[in-house]
Amino acid sequence: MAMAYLAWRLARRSCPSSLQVTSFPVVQLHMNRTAMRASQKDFENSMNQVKLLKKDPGNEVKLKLYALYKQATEGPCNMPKPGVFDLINKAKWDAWNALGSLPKEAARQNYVDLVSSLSPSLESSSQVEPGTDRKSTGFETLVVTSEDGITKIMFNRPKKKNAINTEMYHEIMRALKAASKDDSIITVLTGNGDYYSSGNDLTNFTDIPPGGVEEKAKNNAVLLREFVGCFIDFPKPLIAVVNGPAVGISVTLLGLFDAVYASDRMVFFSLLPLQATFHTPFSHLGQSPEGCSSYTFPKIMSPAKATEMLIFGKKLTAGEACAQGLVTEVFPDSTFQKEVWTRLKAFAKLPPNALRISKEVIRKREREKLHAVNAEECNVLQGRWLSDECTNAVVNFLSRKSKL
Ligand SMILES: CCCCCC/C=C/C(=O)SCCNC(=O)CCNC(=O)[C@H](O)C(C)(C)COP(=O)(O)OP(=O)(O)OC[C@H]1O[C@@H](n2cnc3c(N)ncnc32)[C@H](O)[C@@H]1OP(=O)(O)O
Repeated sequence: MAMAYLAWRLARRSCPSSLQVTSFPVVQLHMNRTAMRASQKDFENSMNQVKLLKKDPGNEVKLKLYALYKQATEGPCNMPKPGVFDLINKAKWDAWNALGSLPKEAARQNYVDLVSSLSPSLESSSQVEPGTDRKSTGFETLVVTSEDGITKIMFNRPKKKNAINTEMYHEIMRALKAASKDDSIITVLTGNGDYYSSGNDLTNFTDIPPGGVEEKAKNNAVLLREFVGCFIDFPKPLIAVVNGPAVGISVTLLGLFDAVYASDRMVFFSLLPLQATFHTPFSHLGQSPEGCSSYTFPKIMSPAKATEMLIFGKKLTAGEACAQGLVTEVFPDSTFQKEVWTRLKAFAKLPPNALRISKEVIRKREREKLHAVNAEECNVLQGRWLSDECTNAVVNFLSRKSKL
């Protein structure tokens, strides 16, 4: 256990001390279970659930998860033992090796049992601030609440990494239009689960209307233009609370927000941290920039840095995105929700007319330009969506041949 703790400290040595875990919940493994029925699908579901863990389960549990995963997928440990100074790999090797000749099926079942015993902390909506808020119904893909002068629009497809499908585009527009007219002072967008959003849902390209792919591309371009237009014209302060990795259109739109607060959240899976990132892999997908980013990003960053992101698909961490001006401020994940919502509540107490008027003064001289950029980007994209490069990229993702 001491070794695991050391490994943990080392793995996190570049993190602020406020991120470090202080409690290690004890979890009972059901090693003696006789009915071993976990299917491959159960196992995969459990692996996905692990990624949604809100609370860090502690080193001991993570090492068990790692060991069971390896045993279930590769069988008994036959790797050479890492050197004594290779603390992390040695802790992992020890945990795996300790399972001896446990059969793969039993390891799979124990993995599933262990994950299900962690279920209280799997409630990813625990990110939602407590309180008696007003909840809008009638949304399938969002949770929209209004409290303390803040309307919060939360992407709510955590199992799909909050990918934005056609329904969600429409619902976000509807929620923004309602928020622009309700009695709230500011509006916040955030994500439920481990991702802020993985961007456009790539299955949006699959349901082809009678007019064929040309009609589909045209419909998507019309939808995208209207969608981005809602952000350009949104009259109240609009703030993004970026709870995890963001991809594609969920990143580009940030250039149209008034403030962007990001968590330095690490998503842990088998002890490997996946850091919150900002990624616009348009060239990889055979596509081109949208969300007015071809105009806002070079202004926010510099033309060269914008090129790295938008053309070459360079992924930025929250800290890097902050240094480039895309993110306003980064918070340690352990205090992110508390600090950000305290700040937002204070913003929402400012005189509402002053907020709106100041936003309008800033946006006014850019609005026409932004709409023109939006129209041009959508036109270009309409052509890209019909290209082989784009088709191949989408087919590869959907047939599980590639991920970002
Ligand atoms: C009206 C049209 C307007 C178009 C506007 C133009 C917009 C452009 C963009 O936004 S470009 C960016 C598009 N996004 C991507 O290319 C991301 C694709 N996703 C991934 O690469 C990975 O899923 C990941 C890196 C985000 C996460 O990987 P991992 O942690 O391994 O999780 P899974 O891949 O297992 O994902 C879980 C589950 O979610 C589904 N999913 C995730 N992202 C998307 C997506 N963007 N589109 C469709 N589906 C997505 C994934 O398939 C899994 O589903 P499953 O459990 O297998 O059913």
